[in-house]
Amino acid sequence: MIEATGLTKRYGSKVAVDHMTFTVAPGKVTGFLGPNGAGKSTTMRMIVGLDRPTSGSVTVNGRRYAEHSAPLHEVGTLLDAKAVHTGRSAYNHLLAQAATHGIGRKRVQEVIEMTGLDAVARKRVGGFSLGMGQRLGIASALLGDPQTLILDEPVNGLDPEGVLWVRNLVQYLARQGRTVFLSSHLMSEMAVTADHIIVVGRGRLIADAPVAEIVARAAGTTVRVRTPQAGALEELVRGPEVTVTSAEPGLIEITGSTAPAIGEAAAAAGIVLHELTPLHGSLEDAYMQLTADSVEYHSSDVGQPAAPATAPSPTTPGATSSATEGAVR
Ligand SMILES: Nc1ncnc2c1ncn2[C@@H]1O[C@H](COP(=O)(O)OP(=O)(O)OP(=O)(O)O)[C@@H](O)[C@H]1O
Repeated sequence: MIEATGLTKRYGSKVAVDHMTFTVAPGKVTGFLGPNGAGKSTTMRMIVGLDRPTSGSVTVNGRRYAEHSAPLHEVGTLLDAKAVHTGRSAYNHLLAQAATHGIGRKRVQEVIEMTGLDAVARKRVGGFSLGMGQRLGIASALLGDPQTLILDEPVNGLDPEGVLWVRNLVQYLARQGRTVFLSSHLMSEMAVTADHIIVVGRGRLIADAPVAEIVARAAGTTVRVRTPQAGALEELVRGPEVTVTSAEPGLIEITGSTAPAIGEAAAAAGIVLHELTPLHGSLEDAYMQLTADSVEYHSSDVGQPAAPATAPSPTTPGATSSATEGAVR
């Protein structure tokens, strides 16, 4: 369980995380979403004591990270897959970590097998591909068999088989009653992996709800109806709260009503329906709506005329953090 209360981090005048209060509960996969620069990594770093909150607090399994005597058994983290000693083999990297907690070679071998690294475990980490590095980061996170897992972009660089493996793994860990908190920019993947979503923008909490609720809330209620009596049905259902659009003859989309209400009204009026389908939005649609006002780094549309000199260019922020990676700031 992760509990943040009024969690705030300022870097000079920049408020990276702004009074965030949330709970990441056990037994679920909780996705952490937000535009570039929204404060996700900073939040995760504060959870494990790599950044010091300016104010507020965050605990893992009831205590601040630094108060755990054997933190690897409490929290497994993947924050930066590249933060490894490149001259060491994967096996030795894990063995060195294991030694800090009296974890034996057997467990090291187990996590190597779990993460599919057997064939490369004795090779230098410096020669690893991005995906292999991610697998090693996940192996480190699992080493202490922790109750809580925090994974920052775990599927970054993984091939489709690897993405599916991470999905199955995190869902399996959550089903065992563990707390799983992961960030990703891949909405389609998050939609099928997470049970619960926390969305942040410009350091603030925007949404904290089950995935289905977030999608339903944003999608509203639109129902697609195919009928040879479209005009009559439109007359029947139209009202102050109900709008009707038509994409083609005999096909209408009704927003602001429900499929049962439309079906019953049609039946009562003797209107024949050939299709009555509630339309569900995607997590991506919901996310775009939620974060529309929070996107700090806008890209120009492909195919648009050149942007004026004052327009922001597609920018990848965040390069600031690497130099001090690993230090408490
Ligand atoms: N060490 C630092 N010094 C100054 N500003 C920082 C530092 N670390 C992060 N920031 C700023 O804090 C804000 C939040 O950054 P953070 O890396 O937490 O965002 P993020 O949501 O993880 O973004 P991304 O999706 O791009 O990884 C950004 O504006 C970032 O530039």
